[in-house]
Amino acid sequence: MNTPLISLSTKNLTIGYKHKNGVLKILENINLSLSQGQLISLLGINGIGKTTLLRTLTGEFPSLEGEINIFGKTLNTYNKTELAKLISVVLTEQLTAFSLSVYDLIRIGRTPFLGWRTTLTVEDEYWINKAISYCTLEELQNKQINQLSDGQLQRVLIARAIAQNTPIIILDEPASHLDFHHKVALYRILKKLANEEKKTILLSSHDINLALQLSDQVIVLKKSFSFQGKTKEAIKSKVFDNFFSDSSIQFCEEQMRFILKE
Ligand SMILES: Nc1ncnc2c1ncn2[C@@H]1O[C@H](COP(=O)(O)OP(=O)(O)OP(=O)(O)O)[C@@H](O)[C@H]1O
Repeated sequence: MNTPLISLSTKNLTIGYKHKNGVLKILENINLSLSQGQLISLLGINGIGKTTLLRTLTGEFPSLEGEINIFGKTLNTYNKTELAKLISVVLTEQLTAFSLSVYDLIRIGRTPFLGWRTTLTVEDEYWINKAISYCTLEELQNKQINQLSDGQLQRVLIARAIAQNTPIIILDEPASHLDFHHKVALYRILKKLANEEKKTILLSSHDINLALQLSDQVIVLKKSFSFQGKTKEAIKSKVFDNFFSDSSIQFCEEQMRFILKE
């Protein structure tokens, strides 16, 4: 069996913020190794550092210490265009003010490949149409994005990332505005994309029960350590015990989910 290619890894990474009056370390010693073909969910309580980590991995925030490697090369050896061909990013706060059609927003995903060209190639169109069909946006493609619901816009932004056709896709809480049906559908789309198109997909999520059922791996961030592994290994290692400070929310191993104990 071929060993899957490592797309993104970190070594003793420290994330946080540099301000005029000092450095604020959020998490230290993060060691991750993300492979091709995997859907990986990043889990952790509010304020633990998920967004900070994702934005550091994409190069938006500088790391405080340690290394980030993309396909074996240090992150900061890539320029912006090179990085945009390797990582697509779907973040939480987004543009609704623009007057742009759904199709045109998805088309923006092709920008790193267009260079000075204004016309689309067959390959550009293939990926735009694939993204539209993956996210079932056929009926919305001519609508203006400022006329979409939050959930619809979230699907369009995911489609833009799919159209970008990068080997790594990073999404910050992509399911936050979606109803349960669309959350499940989104997870299935991302899993199919990861497994069939051999993408590395890392998404942060508060839908832990769903993430445990549908991800190939999970990363669990806690104050003192971070865990990465298959969902069953995470459960076995008791990483979800005392996960929430409220002791009435307990993890049930048999059911692979959190339950309320009154
Ligand atoms: N610009 C900033 N400067 C200093 N501290 C910040 C900054 N942005 C976020 N933080 C702090 O960093 C910590 C981690 O925040 P982050 O947004 O990464 O957490 P999160 O796990 O994504 O949270 P949530 O689940 O609530 O979205 C929090 O304590 C937050 O207050």
